[in-house]
Amino acid sequence: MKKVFDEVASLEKRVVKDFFLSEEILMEHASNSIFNYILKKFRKNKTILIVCGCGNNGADGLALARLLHKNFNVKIYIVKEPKSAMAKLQYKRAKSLNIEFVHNLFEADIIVDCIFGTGLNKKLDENIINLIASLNSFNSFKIACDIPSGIDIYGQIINIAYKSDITFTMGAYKTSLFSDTAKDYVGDIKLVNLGVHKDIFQIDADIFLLEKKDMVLPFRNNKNSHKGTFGHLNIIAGEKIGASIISSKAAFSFGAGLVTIVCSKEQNITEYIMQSRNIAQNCTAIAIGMGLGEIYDKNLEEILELNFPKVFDADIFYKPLIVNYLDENIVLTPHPKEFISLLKLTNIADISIEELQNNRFLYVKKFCKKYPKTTLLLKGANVLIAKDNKIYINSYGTQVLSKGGSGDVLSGLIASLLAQGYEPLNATISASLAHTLASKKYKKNNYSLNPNDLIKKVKKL
Ligand SMILES: NC(=O)C1=CN([C@@H]2O[C@H](COP(=O)(O)OP(=O)(O)OC[C@H]3O[C@@H](n4cnc5c(N)ncnc54)[C@H](OP(=O)(O)O)[C@@H]3O)[C@@H](O)[C@H]2O)[C@@H](O)CC1
Ligand SMILES: [K+]
Repeated sequence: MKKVFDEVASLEKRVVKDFFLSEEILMEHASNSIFNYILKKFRKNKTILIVCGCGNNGADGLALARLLHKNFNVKIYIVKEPKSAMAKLQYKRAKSLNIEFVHNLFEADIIVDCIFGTGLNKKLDENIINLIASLNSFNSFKIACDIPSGIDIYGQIINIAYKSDITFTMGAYKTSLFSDTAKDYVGDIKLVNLGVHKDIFQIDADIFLLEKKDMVLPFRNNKNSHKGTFGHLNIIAGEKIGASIISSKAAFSFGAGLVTIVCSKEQNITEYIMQSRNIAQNCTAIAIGMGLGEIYDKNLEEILELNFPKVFDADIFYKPLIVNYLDENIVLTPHPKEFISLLKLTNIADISIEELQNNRFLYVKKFCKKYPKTTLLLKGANVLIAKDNKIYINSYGTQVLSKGGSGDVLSGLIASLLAQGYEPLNATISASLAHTLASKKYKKNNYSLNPNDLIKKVKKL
């Protein structure tokens, strides 16, 4: 996993102060990384339009123009006259090399957005809104320097933002790039080294970006085993039995030795999934909430009192009773609407979905502060997993998963690993990665994936 920071300016200041680097060295590395990428990826006859603002993001662009000049057909468009010292210096250098400055935007082969970086500090005016809209309308390959212009340090878009194919983030990953809103604007994200190794540039972090290698699949080492070796998951069925069936299939496919659906009357379900009216004696984990609907508090309380690891999903986030059971045994998997109910039940906040979606990291942190031992997975375009005041981002999800039943597969996968003895945070991280990475293997299109397709792909990970 990689470290992620709310802000990077203090890290930049630190390397200048402690390791005697300079702003100019950092900037040279920033522009060089984009230069090398363009040099490798594109033929020399391409036109490149570099759109520069007045701060150091613009200065990065002017330095990039100097590097690209003569290799490519480079034009600079100045949005606002250079204001920062580095922007003035880089401007002077670009002018002295006779690089062409243009006064009209055009559909170049490649556009590099260097209008605003981390210094965006107010609303965009009409001119800049129109300018970004024009850039977005072009069919060019779009690069963003540090962050697509228009996205602020909280990952929010006040008016409009540049839609890039690739974003070069300078020095460290920033949380702003991983808001759900930013997901459709950042494109691929590439981390740029600013002159010292990232382990030196970056200090300790409490937010992390998950990678494929963080997924630990339940491979078996010992041949001398039996079905009981791999746990017995009990899924509490509710009014809508379909959700439990999907979860049970996902759990079985992900390695649980036994899976039972606990239901009040016999159901027509897959033969390898067991059914029972009661929780099994040898139960090792419980999943509850999916398709739950109405349930008597007393029945719910009896289940919550059992001392097994549990996944709480869906309808259970509307039951006030759960607040008394949010301990280290519990994994919560709410979507935003369910999470705002949970925030209200726990007296943390009474907010709208919009407020939550604009500040996902903030509210996950607040929840974590009150319940540090519980594992939380907040669903979204970028999934946030949290425990012990640390947040893990799973950014592999796409619109392919925006279908009924996807969430039931996820809760089944997590519960399966819990049943097999994984610690709750590890179970949640590995299951969430399996869920999203499996969905990426579905290549037919991005609209037709169903839970069975997803489970098939999980089996092939
Ligand atoms: N520090 C380092 O060592 C390194 C930094 N690097 C680079 O520097 C970037 C940060 O540079 P930065 O701090 O100069 O901010 P930046 O984003 O260029 O813009 C600030 C200017 O824009 C203006 N402005 C803001 N909002 C506005 C609006 N809505 N509408 C109109 N104007 C607006 C704002 O106005 P002012 O506040 O002055 O009124 C100010 O003049 C960073 O993202 C990275 O690319 C790399 O080279 C690596 C080394
Ligand atoms: K930018």
